[in-house]
Amino acid sequence: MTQHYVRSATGVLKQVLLCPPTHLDLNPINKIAEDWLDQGQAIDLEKCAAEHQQLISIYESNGVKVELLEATKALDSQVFARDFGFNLKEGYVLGRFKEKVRQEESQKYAAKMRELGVPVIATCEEGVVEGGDFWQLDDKTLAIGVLQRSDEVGIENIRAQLAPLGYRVLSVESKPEYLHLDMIFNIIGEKTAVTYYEGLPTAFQEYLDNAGYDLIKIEEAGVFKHFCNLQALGNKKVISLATNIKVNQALRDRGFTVFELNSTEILKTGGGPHCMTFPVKRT
Ligand SMILES: NC(=[NH2+])NCCC[C@H](N)C(=O)O
Repeated sequence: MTQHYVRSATGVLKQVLLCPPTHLDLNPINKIAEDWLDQGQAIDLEKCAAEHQQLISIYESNGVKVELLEATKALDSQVFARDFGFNLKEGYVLGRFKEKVRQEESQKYAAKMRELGVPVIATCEEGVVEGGDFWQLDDKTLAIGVLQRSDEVGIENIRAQLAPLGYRVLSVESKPEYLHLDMIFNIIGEKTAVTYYEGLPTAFQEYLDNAGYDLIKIEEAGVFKHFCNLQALGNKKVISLATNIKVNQALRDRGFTVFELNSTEILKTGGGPHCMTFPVKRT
């Protein structure tokens, strides 16, 4: 039987790769972290560790196997496991980080993926592509955001490598200050997404409307509070921030079970639960 890794954005999540926030630090490489640094903030690593532990507990209590990458000292954004690439049913795509401070993460995560036995099916060799920009829209349609971290050269490079497998890759352009596509758009269930709709380009808005998506819309200020940065567990279960009150209610109204993560400290560095999670297996 052929082994399948991640078949869709919304199937049942079975296994994830995370990295503890042991060496997390504020680094002015995104707007959120810059704003906190401007206010003279520092990071409380004990709080970060507790928040990450809660994330692990939510996964484990939902039957999701958690794999941990050991944190490397010089890598202050490594907790955001999402960003080194993305996983498909055939294996994973190794992206290419834009920021120099994150580039060494690639080899650490690639080594862990080898250990987990997940094959690499494409590697970004020119331009840049980060996993936070990636979404699988359907069996053969993928989207990659062009905001601050991925560019058209990188997307074209990946597009050419995935075409033989039958995938088409859409580019979704938005403002660099939103950082990654997963900060303004997040698929949380079958044809259901949370989004800052006005931040999406018209062509992608039309794509979602024509495909019949039920969209839970947030305001622009919510982007920087990680209100779009949820993590779907499958079966109408989702991890969201405890502070994401309106979205959580909208989800419950639609029959979703919401697991609330009490995170505020890790968020200061610019990422939420979706950014912290690399799906290894999803049915
Ligand atoms: N998928 C995401 N949105 N990741 C957020 C990454 C945040 C990280 N500090 C960076 O700027 O690179």
